[in-house]
This record gives sequence, structure tokens and C-alpha cells, in this order.
Amino acid sequence: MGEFGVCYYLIGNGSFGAVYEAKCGLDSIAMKVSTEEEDLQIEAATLQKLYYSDVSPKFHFTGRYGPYHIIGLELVGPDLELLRDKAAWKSFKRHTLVRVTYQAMKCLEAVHKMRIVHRDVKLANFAVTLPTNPENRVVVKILDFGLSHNYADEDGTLREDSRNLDLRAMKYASHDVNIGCDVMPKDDICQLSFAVIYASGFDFAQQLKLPAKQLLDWKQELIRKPEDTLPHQTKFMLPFFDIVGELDDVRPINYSLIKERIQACMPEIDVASDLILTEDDGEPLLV
Ligand SMILES: Nc1ncnc2c1ncn2[C@@H]1O[C@H](COP(=O)(O)OP(=O)(O)OP(=O)(O)O)[C@@H](O)[C@H]1O
Repeated sequence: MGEFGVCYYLIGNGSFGAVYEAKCGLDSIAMKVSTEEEDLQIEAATLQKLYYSDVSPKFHFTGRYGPYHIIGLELVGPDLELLRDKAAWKSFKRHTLVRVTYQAMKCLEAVHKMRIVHRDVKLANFAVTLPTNPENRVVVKILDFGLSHNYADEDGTLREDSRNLDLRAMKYASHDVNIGCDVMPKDDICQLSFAVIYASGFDFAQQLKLPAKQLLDWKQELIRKPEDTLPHQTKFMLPFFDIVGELDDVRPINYSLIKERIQACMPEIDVASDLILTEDDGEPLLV
């Protein structure tokens, strides 16, 4: 119990801090607490830019407590890593996977529209909203802008990141980032495609343990020949992987076409239809 009768519960742990739920009566918010001032400032500024896009938790305030920097933000529900972990066979069902991919793609589209690259796209950095309606409908939101970067000015001039982060060693980075290229929007989408493979039940953690060269080759093959490289449980999403493989840093990204391709992965359902957060044996289940 903290000041003013506020209760704090730990809900997430990160590399440099933690995320708490702060509960005061019926009101709850999330508080992200970190020792990394610059990353948190960038995150706060990015969340403010994205406030009206509705693809990230709403920004409430920033503050400081001793050595800790704090962001108060909208509390969301479970993240996709946890939901995958709780799902049977540690995989989303196909109809859930295509809807999740569609919504995650919409998040990236809104982020890129602001000339921001996220650079840390993974299941743990997407979460569903808290259900506030009787049908438990939820939407996917994108979290954690600590590594994000405003990569271009309004006139399109590319901007350097003064933090000089070396993202080459990031195992789940895209092939191009691993070989030293700057992260551009297509690399966020490529990281999303890895998250999709993981969400389909593939043991991606094991894949990441491959020697660096082998892992790099696999990523390249995924771009060149997704039909031969995709694990069997993700093959039905070939139309999506085909278009991800065609993306480059020169031509503008056609987000509508990518969303059409996600729809083509499962024509029998509407991929833009609602996700429902329900429970199975007391565990959260996304359908
Ligand atoms: N607004 C929020 N509402 C509820 N839970 C949240 C919220 N933001 C983050 N979380 C939870 O906390 C976890 C860690 O959050 P986040 O990724 O922002 O922190 P981080 O310190 O940057 O983590 P990492 O270093 O692992 O990337 C998330 O995976 C999610 O489970």
C-alpha cells in the first residue's frame, strides 16, 4: 500500500525496470518504472504522439521517485506471450492467429505513419485491452517503445539515433538488421512475421539458439523461399509471408495490400472481426 491508499501489484518485469498495476478504489492504471531515463523519455514522447491512434496504451503522466523514472499509462490486459503460453499446445488457433496478425499489422501501420520504428517487435510487446463489454471483445495494442526511433523528419530526411544502439546482435531482429542495416519499417514487419511463426506454436526459442550464421541463413531463406522454409503449422499464412519477403526500404509499404494478404490466408473468416478474451479452466484464452 503506497501513498493516498494506492495499492501496487507487479504485473511485468523488464530488463531495466518493472510494470506495476496501481489500484485506487475502482480505478487502475499501469506504472512503468525504470532506471533508464532516456529510454523512458522516448517511450513517453512516443506514447503521446500515438495517443489518438488507439494502437498503444494511453499516456497519463511521467514522474520520478528517487532513482526511478515513471510513466503512468492505461492498464491493458495480458500480453500475447502470456496468452500463447496459456493456450493449448502453446499456440494460437488459426482463426485467432490471423486476427492477431491483422491487428498487430494495424498497430505497426499507425506507428510507421508517425515515422517511428518500434525495433523490438515480439509477442511480449503486444497485449490485448481489458474487456469492458459483456461480450469480452478486445483489441491488440502495441507496448514498449523504449527502443523506438523517430527515423525521419516530416520532409522524409532520415534521422540518426543519438543513442547509437547496436541492434545487430538482437537475435529476433530481421536479416537486414543482423547484417548491420538501420531498422526501417519493413524490419518491424519482418520481426512481426517471426512473432507470427512463434505464435503458431513453432519452437522459436530453440531456433534462436542456432549458431549465428545458420540463423541468418534461415531468416534469408524465409524471405526468399517462404514456401519451403515456413514451419508446417505456419504454412497456411504463406500469402502474408510472401509479401513480407517482397518488402524493401525503397518502395513505400502498401499496408492495405499486406492486410489483404492476411485476409487471403483464411478467406472463410473475416480477419478484421473481433477477438474475444475468455477463460478456459481459469486461464485466459484468446479466440
Ligand atoms: N500498460 C500496461 N498494462 C498492463 N501490462 C503492461 C502494460 N505495459 C506493459 N505491461 C506488461 O509488462 C511487460 C513488460 O512491459 P514492457 O515491455 O513495456 O517493459 P520493458 O521493461 O521494456 O520490458 P523488456 O525489457 O522485456 O522489453 C509486458 O510484456 C506486459 O506484460
